Amino acid sequence: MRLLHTMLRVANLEKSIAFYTDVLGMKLLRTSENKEYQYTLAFLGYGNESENTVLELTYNWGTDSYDHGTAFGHLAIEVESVYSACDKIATSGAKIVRQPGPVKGGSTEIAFVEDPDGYKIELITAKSAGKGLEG
Ligand SMILES: C[C@@H](O)C(=O)SC[C@H](NC(=O)CC[C@H](N)C(=O)O)C(=O)NCC(=O)O
Ligand code: NI
Repeated sequence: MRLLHTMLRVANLEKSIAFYTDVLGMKLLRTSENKEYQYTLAFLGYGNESENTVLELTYNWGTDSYDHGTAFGHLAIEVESVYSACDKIATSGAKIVRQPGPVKGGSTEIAFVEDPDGYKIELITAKSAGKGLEG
């Protein structure tokens, strides 16, 4: 078994695709429409689906907002440097909700940004990824 994708429902598919490709460097891998059930899917990631876990964005036609509740945490993406990634993200106008720096109580370098729907994306510096909180 392997983890195939994480699905997020989004309010504006074009805006979300632009964010994940232009700002976070993903590739748009494929899209599909379900006319009968009135939704469109977009799959994005850093490599093909046969070898990478990817993101599935779901747009329900005519649905332009969701109640996200309090349960969803974040997606995490490994970057070369959270500092340079946040510099680039800041110039794109995307929202950085936690400035880059060591995680509280540890040394793993993290930052948090929000996607167009307000889903949180954690950025983790590669060299520190997987070192755990105490790393
Ligand atoms: C392709 C695969 O990864 C899917 O996730 S498609 C599954 C399908 N998705 C939807 O219906 C999305 C729209 C829906 N209104 C929603 O917001 O979740 C699905 O869940 N089908 C249900 C089924 O029983 O087939
Ligand atoms: Ni799915």
